[in-house]
Amino acid sequence: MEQLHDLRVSRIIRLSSPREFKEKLPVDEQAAATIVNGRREVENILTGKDRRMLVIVGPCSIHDMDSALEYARKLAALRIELKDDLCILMRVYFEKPRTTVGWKGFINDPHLDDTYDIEHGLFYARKLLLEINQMGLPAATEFLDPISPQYVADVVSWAAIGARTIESQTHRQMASGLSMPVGFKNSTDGRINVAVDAIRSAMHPHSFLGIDPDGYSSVITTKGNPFGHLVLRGGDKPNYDAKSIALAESWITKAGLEQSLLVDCSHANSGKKHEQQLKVWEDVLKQKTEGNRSIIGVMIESNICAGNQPFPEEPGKLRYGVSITDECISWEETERMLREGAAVMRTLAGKH
Ligand SMILES: O=C[C@H](O)[C@H](O)COP(=O)(O)O
Ligand SMILES: C=C(OP(=O)(O)O)C(=O)O
Repeated sequence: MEQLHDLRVSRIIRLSSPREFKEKLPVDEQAAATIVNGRREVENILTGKDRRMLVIVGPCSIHDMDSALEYARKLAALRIELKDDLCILMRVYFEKPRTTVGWKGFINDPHLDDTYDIEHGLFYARKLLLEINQMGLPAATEFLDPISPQYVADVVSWAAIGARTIESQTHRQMASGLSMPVGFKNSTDGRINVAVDAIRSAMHPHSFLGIDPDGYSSVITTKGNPFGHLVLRGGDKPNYDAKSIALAESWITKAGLEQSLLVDCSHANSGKKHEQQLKVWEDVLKQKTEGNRSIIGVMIESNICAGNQPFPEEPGKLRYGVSITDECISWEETERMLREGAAVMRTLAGKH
């Protein structure tokens, strides 16, 4: 008989199980306290118990452990300095959804050379997340592959479902079982209703196919995630201005959800130009000053150095601290922007 299966599969490599990874890289008490506290802070901001602004800030993608750790050390200090007015989490993104094809992130191809050493990628992703949490800095990430949360979700305090996967049932089901609050991006063409549908779907329990801690395929039954919220990232046009925010609020009201949303200063809100993130940030601060209550936080793409660089032909030729995916603002600009935001939030807190 002719071969009927795996006609287009060239290789299958078995990975260590999530349990094996967790045994090699366990969560210590210090990291656990950061994770629990980070999740609680975000939950309290989402429900209005904490009036500080949530700031998810960091590189578009992680590709180099040293520069990620240097960035995290700087951000951990800034988190403490601005803690009365801002709740800062680091963007630690290991999975990149692509419009067509391209590097899919550190977990998928950690050596940046098409060798797809996913065992290495998962191990060092988990190790970096642990080290960042040990600094007292909670981490935020996007979950793209439905299996990766089993390996790293325990060390993440905020998660995103991206614009390209927002309509996927697989991702909505996954979000319904995640232990942290989940931000749902509007679609790449700007539709908000699909993100609101995703929030509503993820609030419910689901049963679906997944893997258990030993890597066996299993039926996963979830409880539903009550902390889903909208992230406005722009679409065919930006959607951070007051008129767009009012439109998003009306979708949220129609769905009977909490009026809490995040503005992504990057992606289609910045036209992927790093200098434009400041314009979005200033607009958000203006809206807050004018009394807006629904914007509870922002996302900013930032790295040690500004801009980006082409994906390297030779990984050894990379410029240190520069993004290999979307453009980022520099560390100096990040400090300036966040200090300015903290001052605005402090003034507002004084008025209430
Ligand atoms: O955040 C990164 C990118 O915007 C996203 O992964 C899509 O990138 P691409 O359009 O270059 O594939
Ligand atoms: C890919 C990302 O965003 P979006 O899904 O909004 O394009 C991202 O935040 O890295």
